Amino acid sequence: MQQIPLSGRNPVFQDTLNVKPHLLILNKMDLADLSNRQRILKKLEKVGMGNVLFTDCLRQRDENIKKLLPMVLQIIENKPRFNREESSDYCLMVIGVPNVGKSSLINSLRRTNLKKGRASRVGGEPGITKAVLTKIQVCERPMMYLLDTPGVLPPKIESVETGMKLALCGTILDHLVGEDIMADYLLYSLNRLGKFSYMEKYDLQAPSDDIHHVLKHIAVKLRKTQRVKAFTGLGNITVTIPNYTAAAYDFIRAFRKGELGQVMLD
Ligand SMILES: Nc1nc2c(ncn2[C@@H]2O[C@H](COP(=O)(O)OP(=O)(O)OP(=O)(O)O)[C@@H](O)[C@H]2O)c(=O)[nH]1
Repeated sequence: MQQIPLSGRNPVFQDTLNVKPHLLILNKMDLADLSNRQRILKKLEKVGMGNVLFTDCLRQRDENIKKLLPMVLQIIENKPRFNREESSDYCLMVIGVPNVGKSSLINSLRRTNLKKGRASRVGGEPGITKAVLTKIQVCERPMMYLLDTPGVLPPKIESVETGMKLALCGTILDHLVGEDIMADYLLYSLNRLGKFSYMEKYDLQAPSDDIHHVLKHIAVKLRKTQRVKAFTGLGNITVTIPNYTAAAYDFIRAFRKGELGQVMLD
């Protein structure tokens, strides 16, 4: 995934599948700040990832999607085909962490190469694809098929920070991490990177590193408030307070939609 090209990789895939020719696709490039693309490419090359392609599956005519199958063919042809020399068709597999756009990629390839419609289910939450599906055709000459697979996270997440980045990019269900903690990490990251579009979006006068202040502002602006009972010595009264969870939810969604600017978390 583009915003986390390093943290978003599951290294177990590379270790176990290294014998097979493979290509690293960094999807959602529309959401990423690619001004330092060379730094990322160099880091990936150091860990053996020389074949990298940036894609945007939401764009109708993404030039890089068109390059994908010729690139795959070239990579395959440069490696011996082991026991499959006699077969002329190709079966590829799309693997990656949840919610990176694996199913979207398959649909984009079909749209671009075969002018055919969706074949794999897409959704905004991790865990949409639940089993390895049947082969989906993505090219006619040569005959190429793709297998969509459920997203898989590494068995052990390297650090809390990597975990927060994975959560922000929607690879883990939000409630398992907690929207309030994720919002706090998002604000910290935006400030660290000097990405202050959140001020304009939520009418803040100045950048802030106080998540409560920012969430209160978001809640009031979006009218996300809730009435709760307060017990006082003089009887019960009802007060209106900001709905911090709803505000955090909106803040995280805005980031995922690219409304807070293009960001590179790694
Ligand atoms: N901005 C942006 N969003 C994308 C892109 N590709 C996919 N998405 C969105 O990302 C979400 C997840 O896409 P899927 O194709 O379901 O992802 P997946 O990797 O198959 O997900 P799992 O089945 O959960 O592993 C959907 O809301 C897509 O619309 C992209 O290039 N840019």
